[in-house]
Amino acid sequence: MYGLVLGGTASGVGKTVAALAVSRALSEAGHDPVPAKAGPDYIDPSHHAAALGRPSRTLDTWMQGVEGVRRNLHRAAADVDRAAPGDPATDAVAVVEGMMGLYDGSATSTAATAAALDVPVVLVVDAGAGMQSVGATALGFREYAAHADLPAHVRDAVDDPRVDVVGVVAQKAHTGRHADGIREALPDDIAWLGHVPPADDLMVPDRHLGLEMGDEAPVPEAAIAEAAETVDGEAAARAARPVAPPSAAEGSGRGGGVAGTDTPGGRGAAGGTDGDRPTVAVAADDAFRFVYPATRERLRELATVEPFAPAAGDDLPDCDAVYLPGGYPENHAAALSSSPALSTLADRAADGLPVLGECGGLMALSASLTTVDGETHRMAGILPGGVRMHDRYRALDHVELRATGDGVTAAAGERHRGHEFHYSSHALGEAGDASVSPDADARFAFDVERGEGIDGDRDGLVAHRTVGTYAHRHPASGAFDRLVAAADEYARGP
Ligand SMILES: NC(=O)CC[C@H](N)C(=O)O
Repeated sequence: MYGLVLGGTASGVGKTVAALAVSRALSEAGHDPVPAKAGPDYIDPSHHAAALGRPSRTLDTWMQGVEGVRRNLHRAAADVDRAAPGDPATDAVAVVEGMMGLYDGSATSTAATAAALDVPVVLVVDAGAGMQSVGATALGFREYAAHADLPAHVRDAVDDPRVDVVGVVAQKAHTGRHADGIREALPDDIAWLGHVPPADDLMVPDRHLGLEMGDEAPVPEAAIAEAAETVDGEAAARAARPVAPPSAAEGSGRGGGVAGTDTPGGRGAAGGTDGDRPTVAVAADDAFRFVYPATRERLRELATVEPFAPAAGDDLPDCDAVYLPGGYPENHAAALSSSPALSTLADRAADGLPVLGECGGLMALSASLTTVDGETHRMAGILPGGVRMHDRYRALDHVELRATGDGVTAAAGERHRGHEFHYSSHALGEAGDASVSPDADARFAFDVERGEGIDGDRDGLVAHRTVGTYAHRHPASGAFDRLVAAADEYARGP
């Protein structure tokens, strides 16, 4: 597989739209684009998936390691038809959208992702108010590579880590004199991949936490096609380089069992025939949306996955464990409050059903949710405490947790990595929570080594076999293997 990274000069320069336009231009030129996103984000990949009709891989070197991101991306080879793997004319081309500006980030960065994959960077520049200076910007970003401090986990794992800025996409440049002027002023060795003219249809609406999701507010098909008309798919294919293979060298990925996933070695959590596999119910609706493709894959490898839509009124299906991902429960608080799924879940949880809720999922498992307009809604009430929405971020960063041994998704002493991003806060003794006073001794599954967690020091409230974290853990942590192992144990009974 070939690949390139689209790195921004900053956040908000239009990388998502550039990624869609470059991918479309590659398709038009007869290539097979594979979408991916650097960093821990769930939202931008949902736009890639909506536009390209295939999952967009989340590549975070800090959460997955260099080997993990390589494996994850190479696994995507199974999603595409390739006429001749290894031939630059016909092989798939990964288009990896960066996060923030190219060099920004403390745990990892877009530059680190490019170095980990050994692919070049195409700079996305907001050219709305510039011309020759776009070339100067690209040159500056290229020169800075020599000064960039790549994270140690990348430097240690990559032989010759390099960040190569090889080309430019000019965002918000008008067709004609403006775009031509930018192209003519570029230094010879910075390739012109084209420009995206400003267009209202390309403005994806946003709300707290980022853009609206790709399946709620997809970029209109016609707008993507139009944006791609001024992007050169052949130039993009020429800029791409082969993606560094995972050292476990098992090629196209699927069918290799655990070695083919982007997760660590499995523990045979739920071996045996299909009939033996436990069932994991996964909430999937407008309230619960934040799931990595790698998590879906891992769960499907180990268990039977049963999706359900609590905010749409579904009851909890028959299952041996439940996963409530993050999302926007605050936008569906009334529906969730009267959802049969939450009351069934409360009964089953008390009976020992293993349940994992992450962020939005934690909110739904708590006693109450108070929205920004001050309305309090009852939630499942499995975990103590209530959640309150605010009008700005309460946490936004990578997290590292050390397991206390309580809760079913980690063994004592294990370190799990993930990220957190939310506007809500959780407090014991919040509205509707009669059971626990602020100083009651609640149980926690994790001490927080990096990040905020639930109270700054701890994450993962525990009751029965239910765990609720603010952290979203990547499956590379092993969290989902553990959840399935707990499901297996539950299915077998006492
Ligand atoms: N990451 C999430 O699941 C976010 C949950 C919720 N929307 C909040 O902002 O707090």
